[in-house]
Amino acid sequence: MLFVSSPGIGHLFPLIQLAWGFRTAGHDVLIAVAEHADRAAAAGLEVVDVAPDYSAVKVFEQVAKDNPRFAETVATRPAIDLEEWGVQIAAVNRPLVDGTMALVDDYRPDLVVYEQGATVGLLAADRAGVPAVQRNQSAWRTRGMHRSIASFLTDLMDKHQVSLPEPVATIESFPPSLLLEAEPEGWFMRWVPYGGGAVLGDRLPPVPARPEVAITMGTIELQAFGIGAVEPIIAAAGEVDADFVLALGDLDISPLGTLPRNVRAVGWTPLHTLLRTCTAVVHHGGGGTVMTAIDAGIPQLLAPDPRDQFQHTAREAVSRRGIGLVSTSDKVDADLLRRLIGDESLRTAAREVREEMVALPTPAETVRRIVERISG
Ligand SMILES: Cc1cn([C@H]2C[C@H](O)[C@@H](COP(=O)(O)OP(=O)(O)O)O2)c(=O)[nH]c1=O
Repeated sequence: MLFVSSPGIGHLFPLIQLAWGFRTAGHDVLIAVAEHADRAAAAGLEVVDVAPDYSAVKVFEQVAKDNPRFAETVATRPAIDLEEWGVQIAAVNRPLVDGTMALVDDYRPDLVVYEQGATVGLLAADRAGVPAVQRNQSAWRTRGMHRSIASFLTDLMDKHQVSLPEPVATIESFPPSLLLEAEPEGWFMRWVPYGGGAVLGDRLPPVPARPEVAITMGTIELQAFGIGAVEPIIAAAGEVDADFVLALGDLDISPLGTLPRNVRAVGWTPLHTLLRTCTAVVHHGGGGTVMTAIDAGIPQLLAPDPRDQFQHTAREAVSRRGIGLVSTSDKVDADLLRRLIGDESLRTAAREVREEMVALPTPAETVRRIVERISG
């Protein structure tokens, strides 16, 4: 089984439980990714780095430089229709194509599982002549996205003699009520959080004496837009009668200077571990973080950098289902944070969606279903 991910931790992690689902069912599993190969290996899986030296931030910068019209128009609007973003997502996929095709020829998979943004996974399935299964991200609808991306990759598709197949199944990330009026693209699956392993100390972290709120901005937001986006959130936190835990992963937080007394910083921590003792979470809107907050049954405030258009669909879902608040990082103030902590209706709705989500088929059940589909 070949798992193909775009180079992003937020893209890779939603594949890990499925990959282990196949492993524990006795299948061979190989991950194709770039930039974050070590993260996939740390999940106990075998990995091939299909594009050494890849840098997502550099790819985004190059796209903006080469396509000023795109940068000034499409890239300034909410990314609702991903077809429009073909030029950027194709640029993310392009460096992966040669390495992934070579890997397919060496490995000869029976199935390719790819995450929604990795069109290269569809090309891999075509090259191998095997079925493909798509893992969706956030609430995004695929529509003509892969066709749009493929239209920027025709040279590579000719070179490797591949065309664009359709997946035999798609697995949603968000539960039904968070898709609002949108049609599901395939099967629903319970979100089982994965954030890496961690040593928690010599005993379980104590339950905090007063409300603790996590502030986390995913794994690419601040890297792409700059750490400044989190500054207004930290300043607002300093005025609130609660404790805050700043979880920015491996990012160097020294540019933030001294933090308010009620804000403590932690390095990379599996998010579900952190949220277990949190009252609420403030974050950028990434699909994995939305779902991990739902798994914790706590309210969330989605406050991305105002330039980040990719979190629009998650913001719509969270606010319309009533499980959280939405803003942008520059507009977060103490009152908004107090509402996030104190509004019981958000907490009730968050628990309802948690109930809905945990009742969905597990990754293990989903793997069985996939195997049935491709064998039948
Ligand atoms: C920063 C950080 C992220 N994470 C996880 C939470 C999510 O599953 C994932 C981030 O994915 P996601 O929320 O989809 O956002 P993005 O793609 O913008 O990074 O990383 C941790 O487990 N610990 C951390 O310290």
